[in-house]
Formats: sequence, C-alpha cells, structure tokens
Amino acid sequence: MSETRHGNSGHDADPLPADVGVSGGDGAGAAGVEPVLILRGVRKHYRRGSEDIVAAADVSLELYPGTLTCILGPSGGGKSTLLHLMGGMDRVSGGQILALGRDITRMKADELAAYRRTAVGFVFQSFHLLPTLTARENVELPMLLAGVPAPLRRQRAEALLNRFGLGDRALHRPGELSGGQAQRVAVARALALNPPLLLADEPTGNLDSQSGHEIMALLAQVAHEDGRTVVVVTHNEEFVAYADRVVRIRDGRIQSDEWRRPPQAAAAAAATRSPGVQMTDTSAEAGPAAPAAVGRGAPEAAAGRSAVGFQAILRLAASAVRRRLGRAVLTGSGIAIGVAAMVLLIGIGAGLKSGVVRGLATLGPLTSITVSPYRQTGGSGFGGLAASGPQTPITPDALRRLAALPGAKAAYATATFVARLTRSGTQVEADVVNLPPASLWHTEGLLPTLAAGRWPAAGGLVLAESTAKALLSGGTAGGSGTGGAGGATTGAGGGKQASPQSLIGKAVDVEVQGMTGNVLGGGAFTPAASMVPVQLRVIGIVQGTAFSYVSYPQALRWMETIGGGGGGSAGPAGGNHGGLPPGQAGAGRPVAYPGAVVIARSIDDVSPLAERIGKLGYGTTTVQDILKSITKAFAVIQAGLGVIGGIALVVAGLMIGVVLSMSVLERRREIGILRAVGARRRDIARLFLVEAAVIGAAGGVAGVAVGGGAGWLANAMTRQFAHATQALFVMPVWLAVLGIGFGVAASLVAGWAPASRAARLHPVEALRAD
Ligand SMILES: Nc1ncnc2c1ncn2[C@@H]1O[C@H](COP(=O)(O)OP(=O)(O)OP(=O)(O)O)[C@@H](O)[C@H]1O
Repeated sequence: MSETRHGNSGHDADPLPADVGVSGGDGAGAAGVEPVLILRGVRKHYRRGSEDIVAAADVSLELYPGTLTCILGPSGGGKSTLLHLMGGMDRVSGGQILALGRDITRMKADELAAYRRTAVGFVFQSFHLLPTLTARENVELPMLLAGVPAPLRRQRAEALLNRFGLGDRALHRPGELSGGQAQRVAVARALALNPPLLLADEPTGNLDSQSGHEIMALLAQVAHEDGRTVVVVTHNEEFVAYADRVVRIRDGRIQSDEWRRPPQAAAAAAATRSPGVQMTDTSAEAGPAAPAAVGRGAPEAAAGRSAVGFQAILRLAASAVRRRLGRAVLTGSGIAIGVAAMVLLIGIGAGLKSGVVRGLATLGPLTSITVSPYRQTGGSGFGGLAASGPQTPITPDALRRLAALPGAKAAYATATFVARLTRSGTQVEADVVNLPPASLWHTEGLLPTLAAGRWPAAGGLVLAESTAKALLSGGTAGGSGTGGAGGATTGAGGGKQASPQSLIGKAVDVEVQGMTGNVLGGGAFTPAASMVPVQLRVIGIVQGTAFSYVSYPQALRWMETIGGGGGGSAGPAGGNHGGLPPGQAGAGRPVAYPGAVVIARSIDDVSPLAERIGKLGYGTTTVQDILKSITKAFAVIQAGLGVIGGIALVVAGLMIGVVLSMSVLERRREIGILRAVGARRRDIARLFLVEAAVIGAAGGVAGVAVGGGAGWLANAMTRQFAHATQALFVMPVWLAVLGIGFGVAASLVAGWAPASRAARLHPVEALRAD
C-alpha cells in the first residue's frame, strides 16, 4: 500500500508528509488507495452587501490519485469556489481540508504559498500565461520561483513541452499560439514542479470542441499515466467521457457522486506508476532528474520559509521593466531629472565653496589682517568689501604706525590694479595685485605658489594662468603687430596655442588703468588717466587664481602715482609712473594707499591686533573671520541647493508612485498567476520594489551623468566666456554615490504603497481581473 501512496519516498518533489491515514469515506478507500485530498464539511460564504452567499455548503469529498474527477454543475453552483479552496487559493469559512495529510485550512499564508507552489498545479479557463514570456519561460516560471537552477529548469520545461507536442513552439509567445496550444503550455506549467494535484477550472471553456477534447485527453493521461490527482471543473457534459468520477454540484452542495470507472482501476493505474515522478516524455533522464532537483528546494518550501530566489525576482523585475520599457524610461527620466538637478546644484555649491576656499588660500596666511581705509559699517566677514563709512587714509605714516602696533610684525600697502597687458599686439585686461615686500617673502603662506617659473625677480610679472592663456590665444590676430610697444617680444604668439610657460622670460607691456583696494579690503575704483605702459618680464605663472602679481616696489610706484591725489578723482598726469620714492607723490600731496595688510606676530595676536587697528578708524578683515563666515554661508547655500534638488526628486518620486500604482492595476492578473504558482505576498511586494529600485538606479545613474554633463558644460562655459580659473562645478565621488542612492531611495519610497497594495491583492480576485 505504501507504494501507492502519494508522496512516498519515491516522490522526491513532494515536500508534504504522505501519512494521510484516513480510511475511505465514500467507498473508494476500499480500493486500498489513500485519498490525496480530503474535504470535511467545507463551507464557504461570501458577503455581498448585506447578502450572505453560500458558495460551498458542507461539502465532504475524498479525491484519489490516478483519477480524473470532473466537477459539474450549473453556473454559480460553487465549482470554482471549491477548486480554489482545494488549491489553497482561498480560505474556507468552515470545515477542514486535508491535503497529503496536512490541514491546509490551518496553514499560515506562507505555508499556503509553499503548498500551492509544490503540491498544486493550476490550469485556468483563459490559460493565464504571461503574454510577454515565451512558452518555455512560462513553463519555467514556477521553477524560477522555487529556485530551480537554470539548466535544470530549461531541461524540464523542454521535456514537458515535448511531451505535449509543443517542442517546436518553445520559443513562441502565447499570442503566437492557438488556444489549444496555449492551454497545453498552461498544463505543462502546472506540472513544472511535478505536483501531485492538478486542478483545472473550465480548461476547455475557451477552446473549440476538438481542442477541448485534446486537452481533456491530455488531463486524463496526466491522471492515469502519472498517477496524479486531477480535478476538472466543467459544465460541458461532452467531456464527462474522460472522467473516472463525476461529482455534480448545485447551490454549493454535492448533488451526486458517480464513479464511471471503478476506483480500483484508477488505483491500479496509480499503483503502476511512481506517482508524479515518471513522465512519459521522450527524455528518460528528464523525468527523474528534475523532481530530484525540485525536491531540493521543497523541504524549505514546506516549512513555509522558502524564499522565492532573489535572482528570480530580479529576473522577473528586469523582464517587467523590459516589457514596459517606454514607461520605465519615462519614469526613470523623472528620477533622472530630480537627481540631475540635485547633483548639479550640490556640485555647484561644492565647486563654489572649494573655489572660494582655494581663493582664500591666496589671500595670505592666517596671521594676515586686511586693512581698509573704510571703517566697517556692519555685517561680518565681507564687511570690508563695502566701500562706505568714514574714511581714514592709509598714508605711509599710518603704515608705519600700523607696523609698530603691539602684536604686529609688519605692514605693507596693497592694491588691485586693473591693467591692460599687451604682447605681440594682443591685449588682455587683467587684475594685478602686489606681492608683499621682499623682506616678508619668507613668511609662510604669503607668496602665491608658482605653477611655473621661480621667485624672486624684482620688476617681474607673475601671470595668472588664465591671463597667460588669453595672451597666447590672441596670438593669431596679433601677427600684424598692432601697437607692439615692447620691441623685444617675438616668438611665442603663433597660430597654435603655446603653453603658458612659454611666456616666462618674455616681456609684456602693462598699462594700469586704475586701482581699488585689495580683494577683501574693497574700496572705490580710482581711475588713472593715461599711465605710460611699463614693460615687465614674465617670471612665473600661478594657477587657481585670476590675479596676476607685480613686485612691491612696482606697485608702490603705481599707487603713489594714482593715489597721490588722495583718492576720488583721477590721479596726476601720467609722467609720474616711474621712480618716485615712496611717500612723495606728485604735487606734494600725501599719498593714500587703497589698502594694506598687517601681519600679526602669531595667530593669537590676530584678534587683539585687528581690534587695535579698528580703533584707529580702519576697517579690518581677517582670513580667520572669512573662513568662518564662508563655511557657514556655503553650508546654507549647499543645503538650499540640495533642498531644491530634493524637491525635484520628491516630485519624480510621486510620479513613480503613480506609474507603479497604474502598473499594479494593469498587472493584477500577472500577480494572480504568480500567486497561483506559489509566490508569497512578500515576493510580490519585493517584485514591485525591485522593479522600482531598478528604475530608480537607472534613473539615478542617468541623473548623475546628466547633472555631471551639465556641470561640465557650465565649467567649460565659465572658462570660455568668463575666463574662470576655478571649476564652477565639482563632482566628488560621494556626490555621484549620493545621487544614485537618492534615485533608488526615492523610487523605493514611492514604490512602497503600490507594492504593498499588489501584495495584498487576493489571488482569486487578481486572476479575475481583465
Ligand atoms: N468573491 C466573491 N464575492 C462574492 N460572491 C462570490 C465571490 N466569488 C464567488 N461568489 C459567488 O459564489 C457563488 C459560487 O461561485 P463560483 O464561481 O464558485 O460558481 P461556479 O459554479 O464556478 O460558476 P461558473 O460556472 O459560472 O464559474 C456564486 O453565487 C458567486 O456569485
């Protein structure tokens, strides 16, 4: 008897214990065959408004292996309901269902999913194949969900298709198959995991008569040859001929139960086969091999903790994305736009910050205090930039007093000159600032770092790299030699762009047009009328700043020429450009410098010293102050920009949510199919979340690329048109990672609600969806 039992040791695929141990209730037990399925007093009620619909009323039935049982009855009689209850697709309202000895009415949702996956095969009236998968992929689906390795999946799917005469249709999609063929694929899928139970709900309902007969013959074969328990719901009396047993149902009750073939014969049929294991397919190995492999995953499944492989979910999600590529691209674009905006804005924030911080480094060491003739009128940090408030002139005397203040090490005048540089007929506007006096050059951090050339060279010119490039790039136009005042300049101006270094040692004419205080000191622009150009030799190139440098004595000469009048109007006539000794400007008027720098003895001296200088009526700015306020300002700017990008991302996320919600509605049937072949709720949720994550990741990558591209473009444009030396936009690795991470996170958050809605769908309802 044991060898006739379903689920004995020979049946590796069956995870459920087979010790049913129930004696026959309707006489069939006398045949010595134990029932695979026992229904005891099963009831099912539905509520429709206030109405109580009884779809199954006290149904008791035992179903045997090797038997094809037809359930017949009028529409609405409760046939499908009974089938769904047997297959664990729906819950009973009362009574008990024992399947292979286990009470499925008491199973938890996951156990029930495992039961459906491993013990039951479903065949539906409208085939319910996934239209975008090929026939073979459809057959592989339950195996994919059960974690059967790919080669075995394929081998078994092909064996089943061959068995049902569909070997040459394996790569066709359902739309390319006839109804009969599609239903045979559905039967093959139902048998993929070699289940002992095959439940078919009106499998011939959508078929013509001939195809209907073919399917019924096939189902009978599956019952008799494989020894499976096959239950077919139909209302077509024509097909009763294939049944071993006919159960008639009306109003949820069994009306009659008739054996058309003696149960013994069915039992004998079952006994001659090792149930569910032997496939009468052409491949002798395929049958036994596949169940064994399936069996490996099955014990886990029985325990209800079997996970649908993540790989399977990933594959399903990827195929879903591929199928609706247009929509996925659209949704991903939303994410991409949000991420791009965020990356661009944060990148610009970071670029500005690093540019300013780097620029600050060129302002001098932390011990330097920038002094302005204008007293600060409020605000902090950049207060010195405002050229307002009462003015205290920085005269040579005042400079000496500043240098003599307690805590001060030295003081020197500073100015920013707006100059026109000319070389080989090419003219370039440049901002030129002065170096400290040579006696202070050893003070750390005071001299800019040279990219090329070397210190020192009195009377020399250190060019900003961008200015050098501009001088060189104009060379093509300069060939005609308009105005080439410096006769010594020849060579490097040719058609091709030479490197900035090639300018070292070359002479450049510098014509000062006016001056202001230094960058931080601020101050009004004082124009200089008709200054005679000075020829200076280039001694070095600096990077990372837009300023070029001249020596202190040279700057002093210019300051005294322009500033001799005491600021305000244009300086004295151009004759004074040359070598007046410091402090003795033209017409005997005292010189006023536009700005100064006081170097403190130590960092600790900076604050008290700045205070003392302030008391003298000057404005002061320290690098320390600026660093602090800039860091604070940029934190705010960056956060603000990030928030704007974040809002874009939230909008994109909402878009994803809407699209996924629509997708859930659209794919209810697919969800139902997956549930029918054993996917758990959380597998469905995961499927949608993975799909969202895939779209989010792709959108994130695209967004990082687009944002990075836009940033690169912004850099190129500011370099081209604004001669910027600093990158406006930077994208550190963390920003790229953050962008992709946000893309994934936004879609996961947005996908959460639709995914859980999909997971909550009732399998039967889902399958009923159009
Ligand atoms: N989800 C549901 N909510 C409310 N009533 C339902 C639900 N499902 C089924 N019913 C009702 O239960 C009864 C039995 O339905 P069932 O589908 O099992 O009958 P059937 O015999 O399979 O009919 P048909 O041959 O038309 O498919 C019917 O009255 C039906 O309207």
